[in-house]
Amino acid sequence: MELIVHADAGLLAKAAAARLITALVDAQAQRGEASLVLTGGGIGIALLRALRTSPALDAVNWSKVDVWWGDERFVPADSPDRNSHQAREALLDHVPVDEKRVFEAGALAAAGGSQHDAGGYAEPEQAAADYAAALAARAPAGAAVPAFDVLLLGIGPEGHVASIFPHSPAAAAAEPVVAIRESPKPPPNRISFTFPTIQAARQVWVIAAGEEKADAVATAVAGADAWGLPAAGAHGLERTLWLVDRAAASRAGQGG
Ligand SMILES: O=C(O)[C@H](O)[C@@H](O)[C@H](O)[C@H](O)COP(=O)(O)O
Repeated sequence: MELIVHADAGLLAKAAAARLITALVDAQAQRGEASLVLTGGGIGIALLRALRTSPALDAVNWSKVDVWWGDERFVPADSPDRNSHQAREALLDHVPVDEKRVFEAGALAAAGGSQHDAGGYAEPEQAAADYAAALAARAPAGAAVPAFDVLLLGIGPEGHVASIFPHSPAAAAAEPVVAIRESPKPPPNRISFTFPTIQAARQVWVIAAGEEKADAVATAVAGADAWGLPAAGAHGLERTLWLVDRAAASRAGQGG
């Protein structure tokens, strides 16, 4: 685990964007393609916006990047609350991604159901099962999920990552993707990767800005139990980075 502290949220977003470009370029140099898992949340979307204006943006072959989401809000496809909607607006609509490689989790079918809802789901459990099937279809032989190159995670003030909330069944789940109901953070219904899926990534980067994240950051980097503090279970096969601003880092190293 490496803790990397930037002066403020703006610089954090820019530095993480630069780092992400390098990681994707490296992955494509080695394997010809890359896979990236996005997060929602303020700083996660700020990172994508910073990426979009980065001078080295075109160093990445965007048509050879698989894009996934570590969690998604189970709301209608056109809802601005969807993490994927926000990511498209911030970045994906502005780079030449291959839509066949952009894997959104299923959306809630709009009330009444109509021809506009093609592909919408009535229940988050169905959307979660289909997302798991999409992961399996892109996984190497014998694995349930791909070996993502970089998996990004935001963190909540109480230590949630993706939509794995403290002391919730998702924190102990063995299946790759779960449906969340009654999430403490709105909206209540969500779809989330679980720890086995997160931990299959080569690199996991937790990104956090703001003083309200300082306790969770301090406790997680000191090594906590992931059941009570899901962020402590965020680690990658090769590298785990905590990319934070000074405010979020302000209590780290003070005994958690
Ligand atoms: O769907 C979501 O709400 C996010 O994916 C969530 O996990 C987020 O990343 C954290 O809650 C941090 O969010 P902020 O950066 O907005 O505090």
